Amino acid sequence: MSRREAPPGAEAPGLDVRLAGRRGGFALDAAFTAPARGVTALFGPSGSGKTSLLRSIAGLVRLAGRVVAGGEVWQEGERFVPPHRRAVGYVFQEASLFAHLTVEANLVYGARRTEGGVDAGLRREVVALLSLAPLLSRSTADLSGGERQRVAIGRAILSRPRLMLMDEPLSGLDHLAKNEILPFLERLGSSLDLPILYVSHDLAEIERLADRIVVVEDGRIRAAGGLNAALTDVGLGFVRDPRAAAVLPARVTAYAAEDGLSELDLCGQSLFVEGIGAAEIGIERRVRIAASDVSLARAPLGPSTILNALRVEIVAIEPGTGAADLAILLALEGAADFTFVAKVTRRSAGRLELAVGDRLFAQIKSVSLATSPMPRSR
Ligand SMILES: Nc1ncnc2c1ncn2[C@@H]1O[C@H](COP(=O)(O)OP(=O)(O)OP(=O)(O)O)[C@@H](O)[C@H]1O
Repeated sequence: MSRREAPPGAEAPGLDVRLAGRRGGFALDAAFTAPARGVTALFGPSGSGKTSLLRSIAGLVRLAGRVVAGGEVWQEGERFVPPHRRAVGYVFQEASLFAHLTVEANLVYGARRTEGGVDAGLRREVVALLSLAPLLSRSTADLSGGERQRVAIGRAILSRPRLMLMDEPLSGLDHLAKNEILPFLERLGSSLDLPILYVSHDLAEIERLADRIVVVEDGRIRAAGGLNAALTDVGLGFVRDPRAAAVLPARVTAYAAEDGLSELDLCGQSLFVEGIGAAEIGIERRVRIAASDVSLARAPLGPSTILNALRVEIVAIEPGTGAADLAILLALEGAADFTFVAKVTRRSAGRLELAVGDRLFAQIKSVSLATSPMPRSR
């Protein structure tokens, strides 16, 4: 398989897709790129073509176009590398493990068939990354749903793919199992040196895992780019969702052991958050700010239990979810790219006579802020 060199000064995308064709009555016409590492979410309504797109990238469905992954041309013009020759780690909704083999044998199954066999160092890393050591000698028959998915993900990584395709890997799991496996998926995004395409219906999952998003609608790409730019793009409509949120990068600058609060630098302003230890000082994390947890004030905080008051400017005022609320799009003072949303009632907005361009204080309770590790594609 041919390797392509990136032009000088430009980092080649980890995945370059341009595919078009029909599946029965359904037309797909999609072009997007994903960076060489990090999680790119494919998001869209049921039936919009996300799975068809993944299957076409893997070569399981043949559409016309071009697919280049990790520098290898898998499809272009007449060239079509068959699916078994594409180094894809594919993780499905349901982990299909071999029932007659142990976890260990399942893990190395795919790797045995690759050139060079099982990479012992990578095997150790995967076992540590996914905390699989206690499971290795177990039969797969009595694993929980979350454990099965961890084994399936480990097996996919051990096959040394150039690309991971994950098709709603959490959708078959209950709430508890989802929460158990999400931290492992967060680590994947920051540990693996390959693009991960992650299909999900669940925006909350995407907010924790992805740093880029491709919005699929009716077989076409509606938008593609950075996660927060999409979440706060008023044209895409996420800001009107009742659970609207923004995800911004912030660096941990201090940790107070006496009360367990960490201080983060959010583009020059301080944010206090719980749940991050001293070990993370100096490290960048992503902070999720839910629109319903943000209130607005004209003046700096007086005596209040709220610790965070960010200086912001109103960028747009949009209709909210219902008749009584508005979505106020805000940018951090001096940082037009650092946008987030406040959901307020029309009554409050009227009382404060809010207007685009106003400079205000956005108040956010520390206990409502959640942070997660930063993927490495930035
Ligand atoms: N083999 C096929 N023949 C004909 N139509 C197909 C075929 N496979 C998929 N489709 C149609 O293509 C459309 C997109 O399906 P696809 O499974 O890719 O959507 P999706 O976005 O992944 O949906 P979901 O989120 O529900 O899994 C659907 O209308 C589906 O019925």
